[in-house]
Amino acid sequence: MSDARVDFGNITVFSNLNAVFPANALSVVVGPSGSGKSTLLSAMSGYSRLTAGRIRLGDRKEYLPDPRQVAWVPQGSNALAARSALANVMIGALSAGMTIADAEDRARVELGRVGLGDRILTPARLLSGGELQRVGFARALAASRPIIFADEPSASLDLAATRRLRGVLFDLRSSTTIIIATHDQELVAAAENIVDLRKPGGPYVA
Ligand SMILES: Nc1ncnc2c1ncn2[C@@H]1O[C@H](COP(=O)(O)OP(=O)(O)OP(=O)(O)O)[C@@H](O)[C@H]1O
Repeated sequence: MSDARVDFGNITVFSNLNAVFPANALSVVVGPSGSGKSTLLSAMSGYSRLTAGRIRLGDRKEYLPDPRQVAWVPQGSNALAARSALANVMIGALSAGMTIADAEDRARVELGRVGLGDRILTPARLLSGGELQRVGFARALAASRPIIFADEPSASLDLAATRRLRGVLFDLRSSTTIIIATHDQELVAAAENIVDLRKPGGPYVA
């Protein structure tokens, strides 16, 4: 692959990145604050662009973002505040073409999976930061996309919720390409591939 780079004006966030993300595996992108983790995920998910170079994903010579293939879990939350956890997660399932009845069933399953089975009808505005983060993850799961990008998905979670998330990732990783930006050693320990943006001398793939 050719070296990937992202510039904002005359500032280079990262360069010389030679990363390959295996298909159907859990990859984590690590590095200090400001090293470009979110920027890399954003470029891979198609929200922004690489300034130069290519990213490899699976066997493809060049990975080109396709929104139909991707579910995105943002840093923080973008839930609809007045709508229930269920309604927010149903958005993911509906985006996959499910009927309303199937989308509701699927949303209930995914909320249970992330430990929110007892918060299904609670409006998002009454949920805690960690609960909202899990709603965002459940919505991505409900969308049934082959690739999930998640930006710091455990940032607001306690240890128990993080371990539950790790279990979900563990279950998913043989059937879904998961790429996570994280500082969390619990999630790093579960990864099959580590892309480290902090190595002296430039990024590398562990
Ligand atoms: N749209 C933009 N325009 C200009 N600079 C930007 C833009 N987006 C990000 N940056 C800068 O790029 C650098 C990398 O930001 P990024 O959010 O990717 O880092 P990060 O590794 O994800 O950090 P954190 O761990 O704090 O979330 C930062 O210095 C940030 O200020």
